[in-house]
Amino acid sequence: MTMTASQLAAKHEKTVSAHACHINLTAPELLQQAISRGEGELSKQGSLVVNTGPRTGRSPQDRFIVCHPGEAQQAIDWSEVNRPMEPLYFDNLWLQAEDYLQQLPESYSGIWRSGQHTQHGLNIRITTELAWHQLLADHLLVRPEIEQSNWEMLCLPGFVCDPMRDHVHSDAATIIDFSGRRILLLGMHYAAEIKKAIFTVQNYLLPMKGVLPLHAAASQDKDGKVAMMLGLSATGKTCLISDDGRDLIGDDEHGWSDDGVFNLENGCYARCAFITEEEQPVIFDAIKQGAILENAVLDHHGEPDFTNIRITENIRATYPLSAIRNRVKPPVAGQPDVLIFLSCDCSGVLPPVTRLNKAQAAYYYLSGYTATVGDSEINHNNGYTPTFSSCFGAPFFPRPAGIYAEQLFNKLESSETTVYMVNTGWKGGVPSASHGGNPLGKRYCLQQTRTIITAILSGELEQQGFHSLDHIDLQVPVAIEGIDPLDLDPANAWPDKVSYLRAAENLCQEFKVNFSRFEVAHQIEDAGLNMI
Ligand SMILES: Nc1ncnc2c1ncn2[C@@H]1O[C@H](COP(=O)(O)OP(=O)(O)OP(=O)(O)O)[C@@H](O)[C@H]1O
Ligand SMILES: O=C([O-])CC(=O)C(=O)O
Ligand SMILES: [Mn+2]
Repeated sequence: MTMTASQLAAKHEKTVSAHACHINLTAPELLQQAISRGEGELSKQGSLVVNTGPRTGRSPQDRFIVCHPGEAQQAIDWSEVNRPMEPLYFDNLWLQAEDYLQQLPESYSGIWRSGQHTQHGLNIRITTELAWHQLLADHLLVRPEIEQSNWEMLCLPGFVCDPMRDHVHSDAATIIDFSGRRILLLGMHYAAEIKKAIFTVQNYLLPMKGVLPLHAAASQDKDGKVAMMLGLSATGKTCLISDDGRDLIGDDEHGWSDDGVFNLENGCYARCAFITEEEQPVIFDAIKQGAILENAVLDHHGEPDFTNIRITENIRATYPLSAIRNRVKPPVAGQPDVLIFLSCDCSGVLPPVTRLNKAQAAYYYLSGYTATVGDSEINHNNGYTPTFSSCFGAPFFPRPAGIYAEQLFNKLESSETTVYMVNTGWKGGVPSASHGGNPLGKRYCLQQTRTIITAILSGELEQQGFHSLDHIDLQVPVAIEGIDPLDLDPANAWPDKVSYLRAAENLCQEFKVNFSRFEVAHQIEDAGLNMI
């Protein structure tokens, strides 16, 4: 049986003598510790299977940013996902957390680096209650040559917050103090909280160094051409970038500097519900000895059963980049040639692929239209909820979205980068009858999306050329080999054009309402989604 942090703490309560902090253990040592402490169990292939308790996705509503009076006030886009916390409350919690840590029999600590760029890295000391969280840091981050850090993270999943006492919203909280350079994770087992908290810090710091951080995957072809895919959770970054014909740079977080693209991490964090070797061989092969499997269920042979979503559909595998055969070493590359925005459209309105000019790119990036899918955030059901998540990652971008969009626009202005938007969501209607009485549609199948991506990356699309649709002002390719030309116009997939046009009008209206909160140049506003 695998145990959560509080069960482990209860087990050790009577035996506490002195606290031992294990520093800089190797990955095999951490794996061994996790097993011997009962934090998880080994699958037949030697992956560590752990259970994250009731939180099997991120908890954006429990995320706070310390608000120092007078400081950084305008720098933060205070919102539902960037909630202010008073410094006094944070200091109190930090002290309590340190006390809690000292009461534990053991903890794990190491210095890790986010950012595979010589000048834009961030060194952070991460101290964890659980050995597997430290192992996760080992998979996802770099061991720096110089063991110095000016950031600190305490990750204590067994600590139970008291909303009255601690001025938080529940029994758990993620709190980031940009000025004090500290991150506190309390009551959180689900590991994306660790990686996304560090990403948030980089997203705060990098724009001030002229580096645009992107919630994106990246890869390079054999000629050195670089592609990036931007998208909110579960829109397809990890599975579409994992392609044996290209060299992987990274699957989730990158910086775009004047020198080019660099990974902020050193490993991948892949969804694996329903994954098969035939459909996703690269990810499947990477889940081997030492990988961490969150909330997977083992069958009676000890093999992970990825069809078993008894715990959650958000089953995750964490593995280092070194588990991937074809990759760029180190994960750094030149300027991106192509950006692909992945939008999981559950209105069935957007074409499978469209080419965006620079102003449109800024518009769609700011809008971040897609769906919240599955349960990568708690309190979401397993369904699909349309959402506008600016920068394709609103919960991780603490500054006002315009800061990032302006940088993107400037980078596009001064580069040859081409931008496309690919719909990895629905065609011909909506995912379920509950979506406003529209007909039921079908999700674009992975194979079809892969064919489109391949055509973009090979340059086929540019050669074929584009034409305008006659209903919404987007440009679609004239032809793509392997795709029925009728499929390139989304209206054709609907039972009748009238219901398509009604859905399209609704979507245009939703874009307008959402966009009214941004103040941008007319050129960008005018590039929005409109009926013709
Ligand atoms: N047409 C499609 N394109 C992409 N993914 C699809 C498609 N149809 C179904 N899927 C499924 O959607 C999921 C996409 O998940 P993936 O892990 O690639 O997303 P992600 O963008 O990397 O998310 P996260 O940021 O949470 O890691 C996969 O489970 C994939 O099988
Ligand atoms: O945060 C998560 O749960 C996983 C992830 O990578 C994302 O959502 O973008
Ligand atoms: Mn991913």
